[in-house]
Amino acid sequence: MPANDPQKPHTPMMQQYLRIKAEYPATLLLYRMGDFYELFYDDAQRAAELLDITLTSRGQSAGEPIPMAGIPYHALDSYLARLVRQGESVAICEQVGDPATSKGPVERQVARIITPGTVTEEALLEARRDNLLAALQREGDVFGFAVLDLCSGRFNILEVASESATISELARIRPAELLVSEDLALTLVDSKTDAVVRPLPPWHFDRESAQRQLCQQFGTQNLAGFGCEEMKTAIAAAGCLLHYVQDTQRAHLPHIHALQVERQETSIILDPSTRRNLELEESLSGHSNHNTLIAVLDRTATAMGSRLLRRYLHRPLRDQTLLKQRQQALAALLEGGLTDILQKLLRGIGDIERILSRVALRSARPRDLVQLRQALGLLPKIRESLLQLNRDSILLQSLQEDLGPFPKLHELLQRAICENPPVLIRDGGVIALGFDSELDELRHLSGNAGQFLVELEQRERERTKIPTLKIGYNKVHGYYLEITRAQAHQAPPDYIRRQTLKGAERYITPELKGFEDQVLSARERALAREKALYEGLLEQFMEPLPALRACANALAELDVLHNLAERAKTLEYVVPLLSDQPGILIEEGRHPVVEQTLENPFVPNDLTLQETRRMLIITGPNMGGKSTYMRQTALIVLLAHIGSFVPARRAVIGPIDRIFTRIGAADDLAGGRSTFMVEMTETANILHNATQYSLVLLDEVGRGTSTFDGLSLAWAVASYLVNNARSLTLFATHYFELTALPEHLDGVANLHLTATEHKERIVFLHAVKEGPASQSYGLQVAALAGVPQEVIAQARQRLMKLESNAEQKSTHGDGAQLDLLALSAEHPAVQILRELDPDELTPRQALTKLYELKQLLDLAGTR
Ligand SMILES: Nc1ncnc2c1ncn2[C@@H]1O[C@H](COP(=O)(O)OP(=O)(O)OP(=O)(O)O)[C@@H](O)[C@H]1O
Repeated sequence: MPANDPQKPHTPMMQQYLRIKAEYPATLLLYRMGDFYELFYDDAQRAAELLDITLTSRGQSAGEPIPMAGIPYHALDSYLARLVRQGESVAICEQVGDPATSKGPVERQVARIITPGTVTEEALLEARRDNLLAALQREGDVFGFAVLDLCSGRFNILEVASESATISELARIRPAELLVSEDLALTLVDSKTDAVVRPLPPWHFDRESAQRQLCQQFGTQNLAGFGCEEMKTAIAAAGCLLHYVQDTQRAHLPHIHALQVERQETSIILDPSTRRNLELEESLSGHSNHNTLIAVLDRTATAMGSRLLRRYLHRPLRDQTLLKQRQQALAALLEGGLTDILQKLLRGIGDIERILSRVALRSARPRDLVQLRQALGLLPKIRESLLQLNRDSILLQSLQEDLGPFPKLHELLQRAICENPPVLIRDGGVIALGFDSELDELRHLSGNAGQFLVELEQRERERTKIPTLKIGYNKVHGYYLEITRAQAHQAPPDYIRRQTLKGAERYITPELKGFEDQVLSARERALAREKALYEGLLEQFMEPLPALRACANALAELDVLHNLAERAKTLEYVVPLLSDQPGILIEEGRHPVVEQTLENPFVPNDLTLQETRRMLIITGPNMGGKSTYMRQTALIVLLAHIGSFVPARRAVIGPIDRIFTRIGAADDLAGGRSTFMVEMTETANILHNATQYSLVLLDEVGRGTSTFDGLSLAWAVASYLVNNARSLTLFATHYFELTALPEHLDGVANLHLTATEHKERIVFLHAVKEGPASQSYGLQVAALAGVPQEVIAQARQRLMKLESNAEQKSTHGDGAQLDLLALSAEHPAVQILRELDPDELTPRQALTKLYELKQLLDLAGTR
């Protein structure tokens, strides 16, 4: 902050700056100074760091130099993009007064505030990703979300009943900016989101004013029509969010005209680790989208279609009626032969969803309107190609009905906007010739100036007999007649001297002055007229805006359906049968992503999960394909629940409420949790929430701790899932002991991934077979990975020794199936008994010990 020497007051300009800045303490203030936006003091330092621009100083104020950094006004967009991408909010302060008539500094005002969650400018947005602003409020056990996509007007609310559900939703929504009440535990959100978190005073979440403000925005008496009256917490969040947007946009928001209620139970819930593990949009190896489901699936023609597809993937639906409608639409598109025509037409549509929002916010640029014009022109053709398709698809029919067309608006844009307008309306040249006679006249006046000047120059040369006389123009003196000094004495008396240069004199005449006034004012008036016409044009889109938005939504949906149909055909997917009986049956299922990356053919595999076969214990060598098999099951289920076809020969899929995964081990160093802690937290979440409709994928549970602990835990977790949760579970493990589970529990079966040895090298067959694996091939895989031969040889010797020990023990043992002790020391229960001195125990201690021993046995599942 500026040092403030009371002896030396700030300059008037700095007083103005500081007054405005005080209203935006947490926002970078870009202060317009002529052709530059300047930042001062701390803002200057921050911007210099973030943008890598020079930090200098601008004079002094209050006896101290003023640190300053500046950016040229015409490069604003690119600097803004960089600032917003780095999570900054920026207030743009423009000159609103007239410098010519101002006493003291020109009046300035903040014209708009750009924050990461409220950006709508094309240049600042990622085309294929939603940019969302969310607000989160907690009241007791209820967490209320409000989520706004300002670039489309979509405004959703949602309530969930636990912290873990809140974290799941945050991972799904992935807001760019999150508003929370200052008193809401920030620990909950801070580490769980990449969003810029903005704590606000609690009164921003006041329920009553929220209700009032929302009704005012939507023009309704109450919120009953949106079916959300009971969602008090989410409404409080929505009110806060709306207020924030109004404050930052400083414009009407006519495209925000309704609230949509989302209910968690209508979708398949994916917790954050599942979203990560299934590599929907980002691969586990980094932030790229290589080898992700979206990379395989997204061939959409429009960015809005691509965004919708991502929303589908992140929120698979449970409503089978809707899913079947999508399947029907895909079938109709496939039946129609999937001509390229529709794809090409859709490609011409562009991102009209975002364009319409900019129209609503009146910030649409001329080229937005050109794109809109093109899109409107394509609508009749798109409708026509839909009409030729199978009429059985209810969905395609209803989409078709939303596609306008809008002939009047199309015609209006054709008449109003010229063929290739400039980027900005600022310098004119946007409105087409013939649209407005007044504009045409003004343009004619300024446009013909050149000709007039040529003629005047000619005339004056003849009159004065000075052949070198010429007409020129500069900003300060306007138009002038120039004569060399040597001939200046020949200037006629009506020439009025304006400027004396080294070798020449410059004059004006009443005629030239009159012309100048007319031309300059015509130019200014033409520009003003053009701006007014442009605004009037935008205004004409306000009334049909809801219908246009419905049209944009329909086009996005059509794009997604067409894309899914094309993918189904190209990638040979089949329509899954959605059943109301719990269970999953897949014949010749494939992993949609892995099959694309392989050079060799992918080996398809079957799967049956049902009430009598709820858990499959999957064994097999490392690299055998266990994870692939498990993930492909989840991905097939997920694809089926966005309405897509699936990579299989046949699939029957019953109702699914959640997909859980506990795959791979990753330290959560930022969250301060070890690998094992992460693993157990995720496992606990599964055990608490899995139901008979949940699909659970467990990979190597218990690996992060000692063999006994890990094995005991894995056994107990499996028992719990089979007996209590009764969920559909795939359990991959290297604990061979777990293959004994089917003999202890109903509903469990063994599967294994096959491999064979050829010339001492392992060959993976990747085929799934019933029963446990016979061998683990750990050493062969290690050899394959390049572990030195001598280490492998030593390991082989050690293994033989261990195996022969184990064999001896089991022949001497009682024949129990699960020999926990096979590979090393004795059972911990025996160890405890050995160390126990019964004479030392009170009866009470003895009883406690007995319980402890029993528990140990139960945990391991032994008799
Ligand atoms: N069905 C299949 N057809 C062809 N190749 C496959 C198949 N399944 C897996 N693979 C190949 O095998 C590789 C290893 O698969 P995966 O990671 O599933 O093995 P894994 O058994 O889970 O290994 P680990 O136990 O080490 O985690 C995959 O990257 C893929 O290249």
